[in-house]
Amino acid sequence: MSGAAGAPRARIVGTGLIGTSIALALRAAGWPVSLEDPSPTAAALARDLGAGTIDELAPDVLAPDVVVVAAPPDVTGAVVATQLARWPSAVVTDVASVKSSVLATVRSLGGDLRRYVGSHPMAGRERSGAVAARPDLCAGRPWVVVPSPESSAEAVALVVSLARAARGEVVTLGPQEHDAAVAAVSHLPQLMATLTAARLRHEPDDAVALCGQGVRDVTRIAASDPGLWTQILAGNAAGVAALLRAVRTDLDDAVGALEALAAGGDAPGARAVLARLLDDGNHGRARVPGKHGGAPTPYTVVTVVVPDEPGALGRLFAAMGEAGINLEDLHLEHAVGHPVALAEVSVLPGVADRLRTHLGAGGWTIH
Ligand SMILES: NC(=O)C1=CN([C@@H]2O[C@H](COP(=O)(O)OP(=O)(O)OC[C@H]3O[C@@H](n4cnc5c(N)ncnc54)[C@H](O)[C@@H]3O)[C@@H](O)[C@H]2O)C=CC1
Ligand SMILES: O=C(O)C(=O)Cc1ccc(O)cc1
Repeated sequence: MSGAAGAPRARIVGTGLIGTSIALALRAAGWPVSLEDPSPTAAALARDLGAGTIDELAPDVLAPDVVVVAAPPDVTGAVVATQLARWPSAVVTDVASVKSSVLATVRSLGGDLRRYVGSHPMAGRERSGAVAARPDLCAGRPWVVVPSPESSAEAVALVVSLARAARGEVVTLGPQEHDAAVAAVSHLPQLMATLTAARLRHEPDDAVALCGQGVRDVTRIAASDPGLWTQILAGNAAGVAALLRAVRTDLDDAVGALEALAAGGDAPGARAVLARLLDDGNHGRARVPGKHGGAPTPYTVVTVVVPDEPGALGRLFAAMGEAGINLEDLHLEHAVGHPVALAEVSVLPGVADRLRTHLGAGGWTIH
């Protein structure tokens, strides 16, 4: 059964951050969307945000073509099995951050695996719930489609069109390949951010006041929900543990080199160890894709002093617009005890000099 314009009818089960974001994107693409959540408040909030309808009165009319389970990872397999049984003609997908353990649960519960295709939009935020949802959350981000050996071609095609309707960039992987990849690009980074941020707990206020953009970048995802992440790490335990063991080897090398230097004397070899670790980091960082998953784009950062007053940032953007220069990225630094902010404006390298000249002529202070 399809919506009025022929778009498939989707049902979102779990209307938190990811479920509601997908629902909003599908609505924007013209898909009819119904909503379900064991928390009536969560479902009503998603409905009030325009994510779809809540209607249990006529399930035959509302039978979905595709069900998206966006529930916490530890219940996802069981919810997928329930939805497969409840909607015998629907394809069911889920968006949990781990895939092998979900498939194993659906299999053990006897779910119809021909109609189940796992998926994982590689997009999210460090906040939970529908209130943090965004219709463009998945736009331009990888969306991993994870068929099982039993998944039918029709089921895979429907999940691919759902991911594309939500503006994701489809990548197809097997469950083990997926879990190994996200251990490295998502789960280990989450743990390292968490461990780094945890070191700040007992620092004096004066020390924490010195935090700059580096520590903000490295710790942003340390604000993520501990309940969700305990489930994600537990669901990918072997892969994450193997990577952490490799990190422990590097940590031991760094500690050894630093202790040798701290002991005084020449500490032969210690600097080479540190340099090797830092160089390895440069090489790893160089592999991180840029915006929209393309090759990393080397932007030039122009630092502009902006008065800390209403409208100042708007004037800066207008000045860039006059010069016909696109803003690629922006970081704001607030200097402690000063009524100004530093706007770190990223632009394409070819226009950076022109931007400096234009802003300088307009009275802006550039660093
Ligand atoms: N947070 C993130 O950045 C990302 C999360 N994911 C995955 O998306 C899924 C949902 O995560 P979020 O939206 O962040 O969590 P959330 O906490 O914002 O939302 C989860 C929703 O599931 C509902 N729920 C709880 N038990 C349920 C059940 N038995 N059946 C149906 N719904 C149930 C909750 O009431 C809540 O509304 C998780 O499996 C997570 O691994 C995937 C990509 C990114
Ligand atoms: O906030 C970010 O940068 C993320 O990468 C969020 C995220 C969290 C969990 C996932 O399974 C996928 C993506």
